[in-house]
Amino acid sequence: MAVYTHVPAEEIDAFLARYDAGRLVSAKGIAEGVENSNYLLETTGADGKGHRYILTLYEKRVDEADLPFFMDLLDHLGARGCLVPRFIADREGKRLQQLGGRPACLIEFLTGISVTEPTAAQSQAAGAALGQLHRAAEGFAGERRNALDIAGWHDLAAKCGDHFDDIAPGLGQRVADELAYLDAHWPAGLPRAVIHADLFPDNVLMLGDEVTGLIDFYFSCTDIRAYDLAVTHSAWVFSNDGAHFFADRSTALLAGYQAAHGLSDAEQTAFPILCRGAALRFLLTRAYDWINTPADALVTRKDPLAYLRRLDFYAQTAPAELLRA
Ligand SMILES: Nc1ncnc2c1ncn2[C@@H]1O[C@H](COP(=O)(O)OP(=O)(O)O)[C@@H](O)[C@H]1O
Ligand SMILES: N[C@@H](CCOP(=O)(O)O)C(=O)O
Repeated sequence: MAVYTHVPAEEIDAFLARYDAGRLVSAKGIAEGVENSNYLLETTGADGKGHRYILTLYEKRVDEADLPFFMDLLDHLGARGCLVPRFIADREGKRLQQLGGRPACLIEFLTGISVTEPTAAQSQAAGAALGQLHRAAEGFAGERRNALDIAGWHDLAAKCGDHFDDIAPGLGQRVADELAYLDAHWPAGLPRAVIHADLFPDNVLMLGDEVTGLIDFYFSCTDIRAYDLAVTHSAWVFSNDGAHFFADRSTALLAGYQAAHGLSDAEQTAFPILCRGAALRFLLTRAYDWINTPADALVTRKDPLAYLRRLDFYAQTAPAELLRA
């Protein structure tokens, strides 16, 4: 469960009094997620008919100064038909608050569930939703540097240092070798855009095979657009432990993206390297969190080795097989 900051119900009720949102009926810490503290709020609603909201307290990697970027991006995407949650303003028009000593926002609740074992049809829908997001993001004026780019991966690796080998013998050397490979081969000149950068199944809400919401834009940034597809691929087309690659999901995800947006020849050529980068990025953040998660945090740490297995797959698989239609 990701709740790093515990806020008493009375404080949440007092916080809600700033909004036209009704009185607090219940507040439950949300089990999913690892980055921020999230509560599902049930309120009486402004009209007395009952309403749900998400309350997010920003922790760890989210810089308060970036919140206006995320708010503007979701306004832009929502206005262009993307199913994304809006930040809710209080009666004075303020969307960013403080609660429990953390920056905090009240956010629109979207219906749907996150699938844990996606089918090919759901993977296709996710690929299409990513393509639609990329189309809708065109024209967005905001920019945000990706703190988790190659330079950021080097920083994380340095911070993990000798602890890598506590996770798995030889992991430190494997990471160093991969960083050297990516330094030498990372593509230049591909189209850059605002990307989601974390479109895992737990950040896509679905009803059956239909996408009902895209959430958790707190890693969104300006980077190579096709890298976003590589991140999404790494998250959707393997078993959770990374031991099994599902070719049917991969084909479907890529087809969904191709239909909704499309990849140029240069992006297709670079795709295997982008996938290696994506796998290393999540290996590194998971390794860092594995080493540094506070003992009292209500959070389930994610396994870094599940991303080492994906990295091995991408490094060993022929590009034609990866991109097979
Ligand atoms: N707008 C929303 N509507 C419905 N559920 C949400 C919404 N935002 C977050 N959630 C729920 O909270 C969980 C954690 O949110 P997320 O933003 O992924 O957290 P974190 O940033 O900590 O990873 C999600 O998996 C989802 O179940
Ligand atoms: N998707 C990342 C962790 C970030 O957590 P999320 O709940 O915001 O997706 C991973 O799986 O390592």
